[in-house]
Amino acid sequence: MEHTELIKPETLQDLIQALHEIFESDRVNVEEVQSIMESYESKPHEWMKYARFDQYRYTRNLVDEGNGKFNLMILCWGEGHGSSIHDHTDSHCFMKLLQGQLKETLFDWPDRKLQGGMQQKSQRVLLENQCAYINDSLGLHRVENVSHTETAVSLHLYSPPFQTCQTFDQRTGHRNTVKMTFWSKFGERTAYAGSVSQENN
Ligand SMILES: N[C@@H](CS(=O)O)C(=O)O
Ligand SMILES: [Fe+2]
Repeated sequence: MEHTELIKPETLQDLIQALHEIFESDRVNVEEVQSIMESYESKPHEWMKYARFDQYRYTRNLVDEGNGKFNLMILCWGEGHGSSIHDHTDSHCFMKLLQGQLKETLFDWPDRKLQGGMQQKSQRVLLENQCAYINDSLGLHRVENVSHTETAVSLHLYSPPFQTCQTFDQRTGHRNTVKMTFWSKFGERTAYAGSVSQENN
């Protein structure tokens, strides 16, 4: 297998450049992406322009479109903000903590026939600079900033990019397809899109 040299990216720009090089290849080496994302040491001044918070729920802020191969985005989690239980539309999902902590709860896919509740499989707390990975074959997750006093900021890479996902009701296992939107793109607030009823958060 072709192997890109792993050099610690000193800046967010270096990381983005390295990710572009890695994703030129058609095969994604999950460990390589995870370790390069983890090796970048978060420096708030480098990502501050993308970190825009909303009072009510977590925001998704597009940083880079990865030549069509991936979307890189910064998610901003206010105190107590969390996602619903959701899938990742058959994409790879990398999630790196830039600031604060996030709790990730994993779930199995609910059985469509057994209309029961969903049991959590495992739970972990992600700390600053750690990078987690999930895809649909590993299961579903819910992500929460459980802190009442600290915000959290995370950097997510999705490959290939996707615009919808499925959310799940923990009590019934029922699912809904929802559209995912960006609060800002490349540091600029996105134009108001009308309906905000169908979100993941
Ligand atoms: N996958 C979610 C964020 S998270 O809860 O992993 C999203 O892209 O909005
Ligand atoms: Fe997710």
